[in-house]
Amino acid sequence: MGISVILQAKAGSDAGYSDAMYVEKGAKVVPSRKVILRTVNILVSIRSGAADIETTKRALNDLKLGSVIIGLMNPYKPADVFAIMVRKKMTAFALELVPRISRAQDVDVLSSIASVVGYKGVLMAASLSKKMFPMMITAAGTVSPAKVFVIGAGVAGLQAIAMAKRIGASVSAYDIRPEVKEQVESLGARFISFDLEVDQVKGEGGYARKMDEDFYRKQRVQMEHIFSESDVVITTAAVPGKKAPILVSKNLLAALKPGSVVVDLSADSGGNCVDAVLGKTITTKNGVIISAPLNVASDIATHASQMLSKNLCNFITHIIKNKHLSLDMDDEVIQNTLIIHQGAFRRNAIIPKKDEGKMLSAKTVFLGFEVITKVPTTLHTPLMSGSNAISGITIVGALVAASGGLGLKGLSHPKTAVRGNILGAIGIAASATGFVLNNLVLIVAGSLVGASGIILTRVMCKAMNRSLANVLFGGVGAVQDLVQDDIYEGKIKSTSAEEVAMLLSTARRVVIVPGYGMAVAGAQSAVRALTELLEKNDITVEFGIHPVAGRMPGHMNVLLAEENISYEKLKDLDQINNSFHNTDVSIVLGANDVVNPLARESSGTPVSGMPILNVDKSRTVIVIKRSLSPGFAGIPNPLFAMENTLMLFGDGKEVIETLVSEYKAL
Ligand SMILES: NC(=O)C1=CN([C@@H]2O[C@H](COP(=O)(O)OP(=O)(O)OC[C@H]3O[C@@H](n4cnc5c(N)ncnc54)[C@H](OP(=O)(O)O)[C@@H]3O)[C@@H](O)[C@H]2O)C=CC1
Ligand SMILES: NC(=O)c1ccc[n+]([C@@H]2O[C@H](COP(=O)([O-])OP(=O)(O)OC[C@H]3O[C@@H](n4cnc5c(N)ncnc54)[C@H](O)[C@@H]3O)[C@@H](O)[C@H]2O)c1
Repeated sequence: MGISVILQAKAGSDAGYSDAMYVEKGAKVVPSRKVILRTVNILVSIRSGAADIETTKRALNDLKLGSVIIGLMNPYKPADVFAIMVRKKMTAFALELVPRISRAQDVDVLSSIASVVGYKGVLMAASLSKKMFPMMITAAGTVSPAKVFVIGAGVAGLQAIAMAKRIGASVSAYDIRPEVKEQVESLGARFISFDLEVDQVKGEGGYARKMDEDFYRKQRVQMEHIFSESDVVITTAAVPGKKAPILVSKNLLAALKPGSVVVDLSADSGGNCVDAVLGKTITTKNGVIISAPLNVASDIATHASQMLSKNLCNFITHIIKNKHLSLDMDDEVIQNTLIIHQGAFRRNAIIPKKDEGKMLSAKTVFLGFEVITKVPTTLHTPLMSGSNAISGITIVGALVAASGGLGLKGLSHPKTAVRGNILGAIGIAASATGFVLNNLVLIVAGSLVGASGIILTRVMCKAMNRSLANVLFGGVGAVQDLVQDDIYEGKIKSTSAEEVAMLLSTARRVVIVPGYGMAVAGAQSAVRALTELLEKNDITVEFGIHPVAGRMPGHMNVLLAEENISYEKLKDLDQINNSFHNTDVSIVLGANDVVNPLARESSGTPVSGMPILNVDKSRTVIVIKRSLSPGFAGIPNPLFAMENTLMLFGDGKEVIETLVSEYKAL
């Protein structure tokens, strides 16, 4: 990118990255923080919240006029210190405001942090617990598995569920958002439902909304039973911009057995447990151990830094073109995160309503921010691997344009951007005509000859126990707004397990691309059986794992690892994308957004610009899913209508099991 990187000496040492490692990658290491601040054009930081106000003010004063600042800004907490940013005509991006859309996941630092926190929270709980997590039948008696209850199943909660399951616990979970039930179950845990009115729980951006005290009281009452059974409670419940709700009351603590453990992973936003002492581990009179760790990600500093630095690099790539800051004001990511632009406060930043007027009139519109003081280890220096001389950006470091200064370009005329405009032009086929169910595909040495079939009739809908509308639209709101289009019409070719088995028997290389649907179906053990069968017949099998497949980072990895599918077979985007043209059959199992060519070929959709697994380059693509419903992004997928694609409709697990039988029967 032609950017030079400066970082403070020893910035990465606590995270396992020495100064020499940065120098080797082409960065400049400077001992004096002041010198760095006075030199740089862009300052990349990480955390706010626990800001040391005076040091922050000093640091901001040291920065040049018009500097750009990128990091977690705590935009929900205005503070007078930030008036300095306005006065100095700075530009600030708050990364907690990254929209939760598929294409923005590569800059989503909250997801990265939550993943690390969920993982580590379970290890903390296990080490505090007086019980072992897995079941053991031993000569000294049977040790029952620890019962872990996770409250809040967003990214951190899902990761905690996966981790607790991995070390053998019996796991239940609860979340206020009803759609999370499927996600929890996709990890093999039990979802606990309560009798609560949940119509209003979902706020903007997929986040939970703040509920009134009466709602929380009802929640607490209904949780008593599950608490009395639990050995470990892990809480991750949060509402953006608000103090975390108190969900673990004194009554609930009293319901826990002595020796039980509560790990409150919402401590950074005030805590979910009434008696938690933030940053400490205590034991109650009842003998319940409560831990409320702060900045948990810093305990896993090496990997946390690696993930965060990748997010930051991606963000920088997004905003700098030809060494200049170049902002696409139509881009939802920029619209959301840009809270101060050349000293002007932008109204789209989330700030408490009560402070808005005050801040605007006083021109001290500001958002919590911590510069490089007291940098927690998480924020320390990431060192990116990769081929570029400088492929990593130190979080404590900063960037300087190589050619002496970054101009500010493309900022002046923000247009109104409406996310999803393009969707209006896409649509999906709303009529059943052309939806071909059975085809008479002839499969000859991996290539398709002809495709015709019968039109989808009510028979199919009946068989699936779903209405036609439900089959086509899958109940995902966004798609229902789309106008009818010709993406699918007359182009969908359906196949059968028998045909796919024949196709596989002629293949030499097969790539399996799992997605959220594999997890929902619990198809992973069937996938292992299929893999073994194919390999026994000298067919090479690899897995293409997209970084955002599923509903939490690493979702596919967890499930495939449970089945002992070797890590060597799991390939990321970079490792596998060049090999699809040499692939006879790609099996897309319950994946949708991560293989959607609209990501490459369109703009304005939630996936546009997101790298995908290029399965469409394979000789034949088999897509296994239950219907033509969209995935998380809510948009149609032209892959399903491509010439080399065959749809194998059905539940992922059942379909793969049938495929195994058909293959054996050949
Ligand atoms: N990884 C992460 O950290 C997070 C990811 N996300 C988002 O989730 C998406 C993940 O992409 P991807 O993994 O492709 O998943 P998608 O959500 O795009 O698609 C999943 C597909 O699975 C199918 N499916 C569901 N149940 C079954 C079943 N029982 N058997 C067979 N198929 C089934 C569905 O179709 P049908 O109903 O027709 O069967 C659906 O189209 C991305 O948009 C990502 O941004 C969101 C939050 C976090
Ligand atoms: N597409 C994407 O790219 C992407 C990436 C990451 C997250 N997301 C979505 O963002 C949303 C927020 O996820 P998050 O992990 O950042 O959430 P979060 O950290 O804000 O909250 C954690 C969880 O606490 C839950 N919660 C809040 N109040 C609760 C209560 N009273 N009782 C029980 N649970 C309660 C929330 O529903 C949430 O699941 C989710 O919809 C998630 O799927 C999308």
